[in-house]
Amino acid sequence: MSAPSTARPVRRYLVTGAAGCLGAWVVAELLAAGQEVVATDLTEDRRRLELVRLRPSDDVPWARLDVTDLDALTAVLTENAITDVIHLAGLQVPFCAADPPLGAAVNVVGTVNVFEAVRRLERRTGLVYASSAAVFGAASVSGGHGVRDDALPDPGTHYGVFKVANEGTAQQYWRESGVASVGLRPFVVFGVGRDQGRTSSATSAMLSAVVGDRFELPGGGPALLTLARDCARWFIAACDLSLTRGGCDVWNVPGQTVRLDDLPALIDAHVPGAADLITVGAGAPSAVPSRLEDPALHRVLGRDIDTPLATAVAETVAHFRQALALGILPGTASSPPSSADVPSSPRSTS
Ligand SMILES: O=C(O)[C@H]1O[C@H](OP(=O)(O)OP(=O)(O)OC[C@H]2O[C@@H](n3ccc(=O)[nH]c3=O)[C@H](O)[C@@H]2O)[C@H](O)[C@@H](O)[C@H]1O
Repeated sequence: MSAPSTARPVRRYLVTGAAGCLGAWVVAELLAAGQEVVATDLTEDRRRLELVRLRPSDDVPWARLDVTDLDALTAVLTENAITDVIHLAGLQVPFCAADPPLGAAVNVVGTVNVFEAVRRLERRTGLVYASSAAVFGAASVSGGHGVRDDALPDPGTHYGVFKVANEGTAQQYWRESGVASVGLRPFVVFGVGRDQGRTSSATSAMLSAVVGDRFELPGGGPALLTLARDCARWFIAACDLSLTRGGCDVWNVPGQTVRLDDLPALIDAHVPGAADLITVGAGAPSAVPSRLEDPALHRVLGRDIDTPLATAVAETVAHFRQALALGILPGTASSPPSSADVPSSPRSTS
């Protein structure tokens, strides 16, 4: 008698923001698990997905989608018989600071639209969306304690305020319409696919070491780092939970607290000489908390998803080397991050 199959039933996921870092990893992980995916984004740029998968990805079903367009969103869900939605499209902190009304249109209205489109499906649909650690300001943590899932929000940016609004939207759709969801708050995500910039300086340091460039980490203080692939796995697992648990939980994404000035030595273990290339500046500590207290995701799902930091560094460096060999490595970090490194707004070409 053959053993009972333990394979997951195949579902069809809609991923918004699939051209972004987390979106690319979520799509890659779902495909690797044999799931069906409709990747959507404002752009049709698959370079990040190709980098993450280390292979051409022209065959991945892709729809250009503007999340501010409710009718388009509703149509793509219905026409593709979507069973689960992983919502990651969003404008990042600098764009929300530069143009708060546009940031609200994408990050607030876009998320309301996702909930409304799911409500209109009138069937149980897995739903997870990206909130952010930006709902907490540095003041959220005092006395050396970590931040709890139920800590009060205290954002210090428009972006953080919009994310608080997303969490409220989820609560209202659950109470009023029974749309279940999970919201996840990533802290500092690093790894392949993360663009340059202050919050991904750990990634820039690894990339620089691989190509032999100098790099200055902006500061050496503590940060809660999560490997982008692990973060994607938490999102996929949370999507399952939204179906089985109901409700509108919002949880912090686990990671490992590390002092950034320990990074050069960690990278040097895999790229000899890296400790001489990577220096640490005297920048101010990160504005988001660097430690969690008793994260619900660990209680509910265990710790299997967490990749130990040394392993994560080794894997990231190896991945960059492979991408370099394949000629698909993005621009390198030969100069320190500056405002010029912030990519142009995803909406500037729309
Ligand atoms: O770590 C986090 O906390 C973040 O995780 C996720 O970010 P990342 O995957 O890191 O972001 P990034 O690489 O910038 O990709 C965004 C994508 O959206 C697309 N995008 C943008 C605007 C728009 O109107 N439509 C759209 O599709 C755009 O074209 C791009 O492809 C969440 O998005 C973020 O809200 C936050 O929670």
